[in-house]
Amino acid sequence: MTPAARVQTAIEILDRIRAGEAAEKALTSWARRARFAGAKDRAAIRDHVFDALRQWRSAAALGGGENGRARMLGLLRLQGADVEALFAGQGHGPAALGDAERATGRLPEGAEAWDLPDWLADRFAADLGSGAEATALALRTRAPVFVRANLLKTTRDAARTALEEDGVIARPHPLSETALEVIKGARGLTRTRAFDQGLVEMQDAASQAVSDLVPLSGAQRVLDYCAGGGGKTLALAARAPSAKFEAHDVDFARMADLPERARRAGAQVERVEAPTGLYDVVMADAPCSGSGAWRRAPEGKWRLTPDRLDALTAIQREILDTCAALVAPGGWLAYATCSVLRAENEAQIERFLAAHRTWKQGPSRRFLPEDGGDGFYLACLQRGAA
Ligand SMILES: C[S@@+](CC[C@H](N)C(=O)[O-])C[C@H]1O[C@@H](n2cnc3c(N)ncnc32)[C@H](O)[C@@H]1O
Repeated sequence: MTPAARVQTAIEILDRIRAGEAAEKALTSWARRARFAGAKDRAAIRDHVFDALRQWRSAAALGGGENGRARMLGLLRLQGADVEALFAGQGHGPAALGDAERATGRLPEGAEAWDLPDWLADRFAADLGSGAEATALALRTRAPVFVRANLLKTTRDAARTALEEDGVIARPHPLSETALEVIKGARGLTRTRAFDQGLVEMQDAASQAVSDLVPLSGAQRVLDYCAGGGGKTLALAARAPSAKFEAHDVDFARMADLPERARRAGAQVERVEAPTGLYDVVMADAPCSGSGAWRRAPEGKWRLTPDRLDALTAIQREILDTCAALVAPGGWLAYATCSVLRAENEAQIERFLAAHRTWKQGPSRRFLPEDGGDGFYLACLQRGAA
């Protein structure tokens, strides 16, 4: 496909997304019909679509309209591309630009320039103060690719060398002693020996840093209560090989890949439908708005509503209270979200501590996307000894 044909395809996919279709579904259904498209075409179109979703409002302002064509025009202007060459009416590319389109478009202002809905821009300003703009702007960019060196099997340096043998270049990242940022060859990562043999796992650097802070020393029984695909479970298991790890999720099917991932990583993890007894450490990586990870999943910015956020905070409260009852005296509850919003983070912990007077707050930290990894929040809470 020519660069212009890729742009036209992105325009059509953006129109489907605008009509309500999920981005992944719109991309997959196009890819199924487009047998002629090669891997590079698919990757380039995906990049256009996700860039446009990250910069949805500013692209519309600069392109002078709300539809896919205007947004791609605005996005390409933002990126400094040669729009006359791409919108030239050639082959399968977009129709040639008209004079009105050439004249249209303006610089985005306020919440448009932050690429957030108005209500969320207000929340960012209230919750993040003078840092709000930097966080909003960081969320408009592509996320780096990170892996975690699996200390059960290797060191960070050896993992880096193994990746390099297969053409994947990575460098240490300061957020965690296990984090490697992939700077070349990311698309081939899962075909490397390092991945196949479990020397590395895909995991965001801040997610690794969160796992590093969970107090595990002396822990015998550890429960990951919201395990999902098991990213946190495996990172914790690599730090405490002698502890017994159990993984739970309200949706058991979400843990479908966990046994295979654990086998590759050389970790022992048991999946449990219903946690029983008391644990030394309970990790609650709660469902959240995902606002810290909107570089990876930018649709979330536009789909989140105040009502949905309220529903999420209610679920988080319930999870915190359920998990508290599973922690042994003197043990820890590690509450995490990949959100930067106060309602899901600090406000939850303030409420919890007010309601659970014998608990104390231990290691806690907020990570922001401008630190390099996703935005995350962690609060470790210790139950009073019996
Ligand atoms: C942020 S994701 C977990 C990501 C995972 N820990 C990782 O690091 O890969 C949150 C998970 O919580 C699960 N969940 C949602 N509500 C829950 C509940 N009430 N109890 C337990 N798990 C829940 C979801 O199914 C989802 O898999």
